Amino acid sequence: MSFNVQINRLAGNEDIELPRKMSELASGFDLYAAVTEDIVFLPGQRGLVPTGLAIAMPAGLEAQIRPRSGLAFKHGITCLNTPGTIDADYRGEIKVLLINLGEEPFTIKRNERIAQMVFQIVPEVNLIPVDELSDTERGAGGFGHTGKN
Ligand SMILES: O=c1ccn([C@H]2C[C@H](O)[C@@H](COP(=O)(O)OP(=O)(O)OP(=O)(O)O)O2)c(=O)[nH]1
Ligand SMILES: [Mg+2]
Repeated sequence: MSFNVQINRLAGNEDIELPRKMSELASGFDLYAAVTEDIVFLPGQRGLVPTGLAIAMPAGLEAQIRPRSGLAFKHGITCLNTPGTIDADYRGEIKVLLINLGEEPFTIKRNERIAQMVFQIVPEVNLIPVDELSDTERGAGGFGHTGKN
């Protein structure tokens, strides 16, 4: 399946790399930081990092903003609201909500890769209010109900 998604570099961000797949079959397009100066995330600190980009995708798609595992593993940098949700009707700047869960300050420079954007199909769902639901074997069991192993 293939979709066209329009992408717009916002004014002042002509130098920002367009989101890029780093290997042929990668799921995510890496996103680049559009900070105007270096920003430092102290341990425990969170903040919105601009990407300098806005997109328009067809109805029925969403984009998810996900962490990069390398940043998470090496530095404890992750997306606080992962996966971030970009709605198909959102036309504002895509921003990445990062948090430093590591022990060291982490500096982000302009045009560094900070996260990745994965497109997903969102089915159209109609919620039907009812008084009773169908029975299942699981019923209301959850949260470890089936045991550890
Ligand atoms: O990581 C993110 C998450 C969201 N957004 C933008 C696009 C999205 O369409 C909009 C709203 O996001 P969400 O629905 O997650 O936030 P909300 O707190 O429910 O805000 P709203 O009331 O605007 O929907 O904010 C981002 O740029 N980055
Ligand atoms: Mg919302």
